[in-house]
Amino acid sequence: MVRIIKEIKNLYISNLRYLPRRSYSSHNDTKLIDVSKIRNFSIVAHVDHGKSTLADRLLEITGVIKPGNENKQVLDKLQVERERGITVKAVTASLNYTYNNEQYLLNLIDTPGHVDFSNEVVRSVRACQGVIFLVDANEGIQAQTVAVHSLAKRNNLVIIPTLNKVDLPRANPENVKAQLKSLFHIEPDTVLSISAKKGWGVPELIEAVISRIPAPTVEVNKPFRASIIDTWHDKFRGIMCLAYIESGSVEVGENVRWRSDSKQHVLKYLALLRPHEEPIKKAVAGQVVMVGCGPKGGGCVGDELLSFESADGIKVASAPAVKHMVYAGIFPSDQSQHTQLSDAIRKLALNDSAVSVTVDSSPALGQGWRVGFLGLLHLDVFTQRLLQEHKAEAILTAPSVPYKIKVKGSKAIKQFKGEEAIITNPLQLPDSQNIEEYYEPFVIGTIITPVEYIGAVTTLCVDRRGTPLPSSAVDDKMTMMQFILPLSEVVIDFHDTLKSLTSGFASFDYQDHGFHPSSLVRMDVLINGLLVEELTTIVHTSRLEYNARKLTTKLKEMIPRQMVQVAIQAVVGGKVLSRETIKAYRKDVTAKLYGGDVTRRKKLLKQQSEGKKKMRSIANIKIPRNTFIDVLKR
Ligand SMILES: Nc1nc2c(ncn2[C@@H]2O[C@H](COP(=O)(O)OP(=O)(O)OP(=O)(O)O)[C@@H](O)[C@H]2O)c(=O)[nH]1
Repeated sequence: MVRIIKEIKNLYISNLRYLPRRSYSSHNDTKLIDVSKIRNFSIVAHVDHGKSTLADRLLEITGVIKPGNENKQVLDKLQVERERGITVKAVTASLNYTYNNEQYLLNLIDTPGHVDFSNEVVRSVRACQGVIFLVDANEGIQAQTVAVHSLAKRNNLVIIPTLNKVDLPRANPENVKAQLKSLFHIEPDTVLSISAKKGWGVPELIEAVISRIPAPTVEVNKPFRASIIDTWHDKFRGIMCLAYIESGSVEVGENVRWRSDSKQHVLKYLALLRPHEEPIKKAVAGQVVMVGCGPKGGGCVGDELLSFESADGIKVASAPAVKHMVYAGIFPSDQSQHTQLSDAIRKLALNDSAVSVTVDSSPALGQGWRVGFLGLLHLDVFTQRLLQEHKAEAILTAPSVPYKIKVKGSKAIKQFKGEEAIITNPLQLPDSQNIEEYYEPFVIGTIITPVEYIGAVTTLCVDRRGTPLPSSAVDDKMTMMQFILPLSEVVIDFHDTLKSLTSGFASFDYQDHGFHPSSLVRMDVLINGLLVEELTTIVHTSRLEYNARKLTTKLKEMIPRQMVQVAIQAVVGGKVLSRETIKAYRKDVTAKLYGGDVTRRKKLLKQQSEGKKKMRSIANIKIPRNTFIDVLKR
């Protein structure tokens, strides 16, 4: 009896979780939602040009938050975003605004500015009809300004050019308007001027959003269809999705199905994000809403949610393809943490659809994963989020870019089905005699720099195997330079070097330029004659001698002296390119104790033996595990 009562209680408690947390909003009454009064828009800009600050002002004006200092960057919710002061995730806020006595529903999508999160921007604009194109009136056009402008153009979005930070004494709106005219042919009289910090010009900007951006063109009377633009994991409610309703309408409790599988689900959660959740009963085409079908309901970015009865035949609007720029191995710090880390990666990958995850293993680090990222900041943020949001500590191996090969007689090599293969792990590279052609990923790098640094920037890019493209003047002080560069030369430290060469004045952004034929080889590292798999790299032939010397010298510094002599060799195709030797040495951790306390002596020996467990052993040579991670960094 007691057990039955307990079970009923548990059932009641678990059902409580699924009840909406707040009362339904007035938007339940769909007569209030007139598609012609919906505006879906995004704010796009270069890093730090003020997107999140402007979003705060919009939230204040529409009454979502009260004015005040504590409301800084309300849409930057993640701990990593607040700590680093950057936006990582695109966030949505549905705002009510009354204009000319008519009520409008403004769906604002705050997007990240950094190139590593451009995938978020690409996804967000799919639900938008227009963008606020924000440019800092003090800094002027920067490299990413060029990238987001071309993204908006490519997606046929209405662009509202807006100068921000006009309150700054050094702001020069007239000059930046001239830059906009010269690079993008934007007429100066269409450009708005605001101060997101002070709130100046923001009401006029909202009016421009209403008057210049069209309402979504959707079919209200067709069957329900919504495309998923973001997903995240909720502990109690399962996968939650951000959906843009492209046709029809949907109600809580209705039967729905995913385009990708035909199983029937019940729509359990439907809410407006303001940005807090506001449960609604019904949503119609044109709206951007949160949907969820419960813990087993599924959902992923790029899929579509359909009315269960709807006839098939509508093509899935596929999610834009993600091209991973760097790959790294992720391993648990201890194999007993494998399940916990696996769970954390799965949940985080759901919220960060830009990563790709495949299973990997290493003799030194055990079972793990090979993860593809959009860049190094993306990789850094991903591991920080693993720790902060999922309490999962991970070891990360040195990042590398993906290469492509064309194999000779593809049947001879089992793992490659076709003639061409993408190599994300240098160890997968087959023997050179089986390879007909190597390809390396290239990018078009855009650099906006003051004219006095043109020489330094050119030297840097040519040194990194770059080919210059024609440059164009932004104004009489700034120029836009473009280079075709190998991604491997850009991905690690290019941005930092550029910043230090130009006293921080140049900005850099890159776009994929596909794979180019290249002269590459596999370089191995041998320790006392044995291969160390983790240290295998793919190197351009022009960099061979330099990389070999650098790698062996660094390893000599990082590997502690041992009881036996250690020979470190960098080898290509059996030929030794560089060699270093570490002389034999016996480390007596108790040497300084001169007899003394026996427990202290035991403690030191115990610490030493624990340290040894964290070592990878190759031919009796103990190598600290972080060596595999740090040595390949520049
Ligand atoms: N003086 C002044 N400062 C501003 C204004 N708008 C933003 N800022 C400041 O500029 C800095 C960057 O603003 P954010 O809103 O974080 O910029 P963001 O574009 O969202 O940055 P990311 O998310 O990293 O791309 C912050 O220190 C803001 O306080 C403005 O109108 N005037």
